[in-house]
Parts: sequence; structure tokens; C-alpha cells
Amino acid sequence: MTTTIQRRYFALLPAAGVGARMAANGPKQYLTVGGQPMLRHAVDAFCASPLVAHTYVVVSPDDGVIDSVLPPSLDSVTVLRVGGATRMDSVLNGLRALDGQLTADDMVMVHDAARPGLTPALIARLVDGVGDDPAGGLLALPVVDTMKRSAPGAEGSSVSAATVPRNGLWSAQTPQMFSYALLLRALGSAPDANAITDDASAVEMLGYAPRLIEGHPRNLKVTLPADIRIAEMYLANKED
Ligand SMILES: Nc1ccn([C@@H]2O[C@H](COP(=O)(O)OP(=O)(O)OP(=O)(O)O)[C@@H](O)[C@H]2O)c(=O)n1
Ligand SMILES: C[C@](O)(CO)[C@H](O)COP(=O)(O)O
Repeated sequence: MTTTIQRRYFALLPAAGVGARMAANGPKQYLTVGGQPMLRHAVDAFCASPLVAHTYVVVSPDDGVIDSVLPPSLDSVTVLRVGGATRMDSVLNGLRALDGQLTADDMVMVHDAARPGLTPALIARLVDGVGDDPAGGLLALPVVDTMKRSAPGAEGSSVSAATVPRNGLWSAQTPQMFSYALLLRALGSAPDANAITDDASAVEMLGYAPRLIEGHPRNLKVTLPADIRIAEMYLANKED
């Protein structure tokens, strides 16, 4: 008799950043975007998805805003006050805080709170695309521009040292989804938290090849001030 694993899916949103590149007067995840605090859009997308059992939001231990953005009445959402110095630290601390609540085979979707354009349809696309692949996967977009690498030490300069062949290049988005056990092991054994800018890179270091599932431009990461207007254009139309 074959036993099929009844997979459970959980969302984990790192939301403990300071938004330095946004240069706003507070963390960008709380900026009003599309009529509400930015992180609320992604939380609402996970809450609206029939696939997601529970959503966890990782904030800084001294965060004084989250309780006004996510009222305790949201019973499918739990705030974890374990944010760390880097995104990887925040994700790893969040995973460790769930020890005993998630099983090894539970699937965890790590999603930037700074990506408000996520929809339940994109969540379903990731889940369907990854299926039972033990390597997990992530939403990503094939690169369409020609990529240049600047000369060493000339960061931000107009000096181009080389053109990077774009065939096979993808721009990683989130959610990035892996089993709880694999993601915990990957981030827990990563060499340097600053070198790990996404969860998939830590999984790759263990020899896995996570699936690349085509995402959508609406799922952009709101990083710079100019990104807000783009995000709001997409948020005005949930069907993109
Ligand atoms: N120590 C950190 C750093 C980032 N993040 C989260 O990781 C996501 C992606 O990070 P990024 O876009 O870089 O956000 P910030 O780190 O806030 O931005 P910046 O790098 O400009 O300071 C965001 O939802 C951010 O809140 C986090 O939880 N903990
Ligand atoms: C995880 C990510 O969004 C994938 O593109 C990206 O690496 C986050 O980078 P950030 O500097 O922490 O925003």
C-alpha cells in the first residue's frame, strides 16, 4: 500500500528589515502602498489561498507597528518577534521558532513582505509547479534585458567590464518553497548569512536544484522609491 503524504503548506514572511534603500521615514513594509500597509497585501494573499494552512510573519523584537497592522483577530496569522540582522537570520530564526509545530515534510513558502503583488493564483502556480520535487522551487522571471557586469571597484560607475550571457538567466522572486527540514538544514549550515541573499541559494549549496517556476512582474520587490508606483499600478488590478 503506498502512503501518500498529505502535504501542509505554510507561509513565512520575513518583515524585519529597515528599508535602507527606500530611505523612507520608517521600515518600508509599513509604508502605505495601494491603500494599506505594504506587508498586508502579501499576508492577505496567503490568507485568501485555500492551500495555505497558516501564515507566520517575522518582525524585529522591538517592532511597535505590527500589532496595528495585523490585528489579533487574524487567527490564521501569527507574528514571530525573532527578526535578525540579515534576511537569512530572520528566516532561520523564524523556522527555529516553529520547531515542534511543523513536521519535516511540511512545506514552507518564504515570501518577502516587500513583494505586495503576490496573488493566490501565483501561490497555486508555485505549489503546482514544484509538486513533490524534493528540491523545492521558487517563482522567478526569465531575464529579458542584456546583462552587464561593471568593472571591479567601479560599482555604480558607467564602466562596463563584461556582458553576461543572458540565456538561462532568471531573476529570482519569492515565495521560495522547500520542506521545513530541508530549509532548516540549508540555512542552518549556510557559511555566511551575508552571502545568502535568497533561500534557494542555501538549498543549492546542499546540492539540490530547486525548480524555477515563472512568476509575474506584478510580484516585484518594492526596494526603491520608484518601485512604489509600479506596485500600485499592479495592485489596482488583481487580475494581472
Ligand atoms: N534583517 C532583515 C532584512 C530583511 N528582511 C526582510 O526581507 C525582505 C527582503 O529584504 P529587502 O527588500 O532587502 O528589505 P530591507 O532589508 O528592509 O531593505 P534594505 O536592504 O534596502 O534595507 C523584506 O521583506 C525585509 O523586511 C528581514 O526580515 N530581516
Ligand atoms: C529573496 C529575493 O527577493 C530574491 O530575489 C532577494 O534576494 C532579496 O534580496 P534583499 O536584498 O534582501 O531584498
